[in-house]
Amino acid sequence: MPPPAGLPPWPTPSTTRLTTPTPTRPPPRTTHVRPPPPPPYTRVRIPPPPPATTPPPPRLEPAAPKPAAVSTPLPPATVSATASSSTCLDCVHFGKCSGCTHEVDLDKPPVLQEVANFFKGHGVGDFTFSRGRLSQWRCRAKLAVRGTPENPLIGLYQEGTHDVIDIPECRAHHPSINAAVKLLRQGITELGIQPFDEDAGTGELRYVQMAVTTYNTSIPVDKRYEQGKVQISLVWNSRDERSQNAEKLISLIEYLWRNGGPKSSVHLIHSIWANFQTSTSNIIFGHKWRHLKGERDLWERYGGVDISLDPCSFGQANTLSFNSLLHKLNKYVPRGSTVVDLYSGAGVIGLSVAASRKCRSVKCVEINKQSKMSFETSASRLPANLGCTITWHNTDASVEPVHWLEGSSVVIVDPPRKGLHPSVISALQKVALSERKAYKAKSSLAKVKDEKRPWILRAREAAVHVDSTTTEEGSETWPETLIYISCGWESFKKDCKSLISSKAWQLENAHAFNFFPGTDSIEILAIFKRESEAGQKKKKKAKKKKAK
Ligand SMILES: C[S@@+](CC[C@H](N)C(=O)[O-])C[C@H]1O[C@@H](n2cnc3c(N)ncnc32)[C@H](O)[C@@H]1O
Repeated sequence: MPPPAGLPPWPTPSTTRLTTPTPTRPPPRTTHVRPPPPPPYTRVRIPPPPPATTPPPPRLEPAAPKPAAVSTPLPPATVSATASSSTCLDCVHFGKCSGCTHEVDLDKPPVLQEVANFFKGHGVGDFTFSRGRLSQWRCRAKLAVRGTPENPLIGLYQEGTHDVIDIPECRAHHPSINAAVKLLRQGITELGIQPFDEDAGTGELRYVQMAVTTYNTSIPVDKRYEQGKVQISLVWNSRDERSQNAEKLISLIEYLWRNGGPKSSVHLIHSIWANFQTSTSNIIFGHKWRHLKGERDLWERYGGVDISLDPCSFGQANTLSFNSLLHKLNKYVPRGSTVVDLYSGAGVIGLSVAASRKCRSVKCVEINKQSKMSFETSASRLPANLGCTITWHNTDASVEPVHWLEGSSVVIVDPPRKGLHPSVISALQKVALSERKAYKAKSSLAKVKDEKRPWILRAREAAVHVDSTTTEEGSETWPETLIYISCGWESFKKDCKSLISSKAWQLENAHAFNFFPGTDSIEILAIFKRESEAGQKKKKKAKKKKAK
């Protein structure tokens, strides 16, 4: 598929075709039982502080959220020349830090064999796996800040404990994240900032989120990744910036900006935000955000469009791999489609698909209202005259999901790690079968004016409309294509079986992406076709064979 007019060419993803699944090694350390990573919500919950018998806390950064492979030319590593070719982790923190579970064969996550077998068993002939970049791939990290001002610890929990392990030389982090963490550590010590004490609920700095932008048009493309700049969000233990200890926050921000901002010798910081959180719960972020230094918008290039993500919006950790996935995904959207993007976050996938100029409409549906601003900002940079109506709706996709399926020829789902809500699966099964006639009778689009259901009215009020140049989709249209993006292999298998066994959908294509090298998580892109259509194709093929 050519890129949208006026946009640079799609980068070529590095893809390995797996015809015969390659044997993978088992995880080298079997003594570690890793809890599943939390779902990739903006807020990540950490389990309650732990007597020794309680289960271990999950990673701070969702280990299985959504990133993909390599879409822009693989940039050279800055720390080690062999960083992207070696398949070994070679990290001094391995074993203590809970981030990585595997040290060798990072290009073959252990689950890959099972994944390849699963798709082969379901008749998928073109399964591919994109290995992506194996080190320095993480462009987003949420890290706990503990310890003392003299010896701050900035990192993840040690397996099975609430002890934070310092990870200054993390091999997964983008090098700019490690550099910013180093500077933060110095600032904490020099200014006597008190790291958070979980048991007492005291201290000043609780967490830090680091998000890297690798998109800077003023430097050559091949230098952009390595010269990524960091948006730092400091989670401060106070109600707001007027609280008693706020002066220390301002001092810390000034320190970071002076030593890492645009006027410093090492310009590595893009911007600084503060988040205020006093809750004793495990939720990392509070509701109050303040932008304090640098540019407000953190732009990144995803799937051929400029996307700005606020720190409170969900963002993929593996920028390069996510781009690979978007590149592949776009090929499966037929021309003239009406698309609904469920679990859309800030609408990155929906906007990327809209920019392909193949769609008549794109509806994004997301529960986190804080993603609205990011959607609006990103949408403002879309090329003009796309000929596509794009909307973003703040609502729970699991409540009467058929409302969103109606009028859409393509459904894209990208749920959190636990998979699709049962109500979404049920709606997908029913609209693909004759039962959709029953839905048609209740057609909500046909009764737009008479709509009384409060959740739909609320979603409508909160909606954002972009480029409304086309006519409303007809309620006669029902999904023919289902594009499922998954970061949870176990839940995907379950959902996939439900969809297939109901004879509603046929699995046609599948691709896996190494979003989290060093872990056993994998990102899946699966394409389903409505059974009736797929069945017809098969029959045609069989007829042709007979005729020969
Ligand atoms: C894995 S993220 C995907 C986000 C987006 N597709 C992206 O790649 O940036 C899952 C998203 O689903 C949203 N979500 C979770 N439960 C939801 C629900 N019941 N209805 C709508 N969105 C939901 C989360 O807030 C999150 O933004």
